Amino acid sequence: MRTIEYQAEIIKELNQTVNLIADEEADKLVDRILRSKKVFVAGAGRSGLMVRAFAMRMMQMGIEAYVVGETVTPNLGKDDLLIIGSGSGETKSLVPMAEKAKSLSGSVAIVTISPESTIGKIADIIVKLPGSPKDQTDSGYKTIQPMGALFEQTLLVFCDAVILKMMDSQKLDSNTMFSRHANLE
Ligand SMILES: O=P(O)(O)OC[C@H]1O[C@](O)(CO)[C@@H](O)[C@@H]1O
Repeated sequence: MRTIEYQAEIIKELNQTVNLIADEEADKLVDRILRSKKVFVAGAGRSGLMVRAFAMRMMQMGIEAYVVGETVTPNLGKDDLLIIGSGSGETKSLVPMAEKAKSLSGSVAIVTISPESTIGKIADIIVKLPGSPKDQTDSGYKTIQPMGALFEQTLLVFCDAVILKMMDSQKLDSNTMFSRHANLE
């Protein structure tokens, strides 16, 4: 297959995910983000890269958003939200993080393929995305892509959709957000 045919196949796979995401779950996440004082994101590997991109856009909206583990990331408190992006919901470094956020009376949201996972059971808000986890052995979901790639792409597109929804409700546009874009780069 040619490279662009693979690209077309990826877009087809992504297109099929759209109708498999529950709008009510997305709305709960939007509502909780907008009611939170601080919003933290966490994820491992490529899943982590996607939620980092989400944190950047939230910051540009004026939301106090942080990436867990960064040098200047502050403490999580009771009015705060931790959003975890994890296909499996079982990634070892993320489970104690979710437990700690709960023990500090914060809220936990997970965007995942596996609501019944360990982190899914801890979370207050679950958004289930379709896709195949990084270990595809027992996955019923068909994708030509390796490991969690389809989930990771869906996560990025879903997060961008959440941003658009929040921009709409906060009456923000690209120009107002651009004023918060990094200018020391
Ligand atoms: O999304 P999960 O299940 O937490 O897994 C994250 C891991 O999967 C990968 O994204 C690979 O598919 C890795 O980069 C990372 O280590």
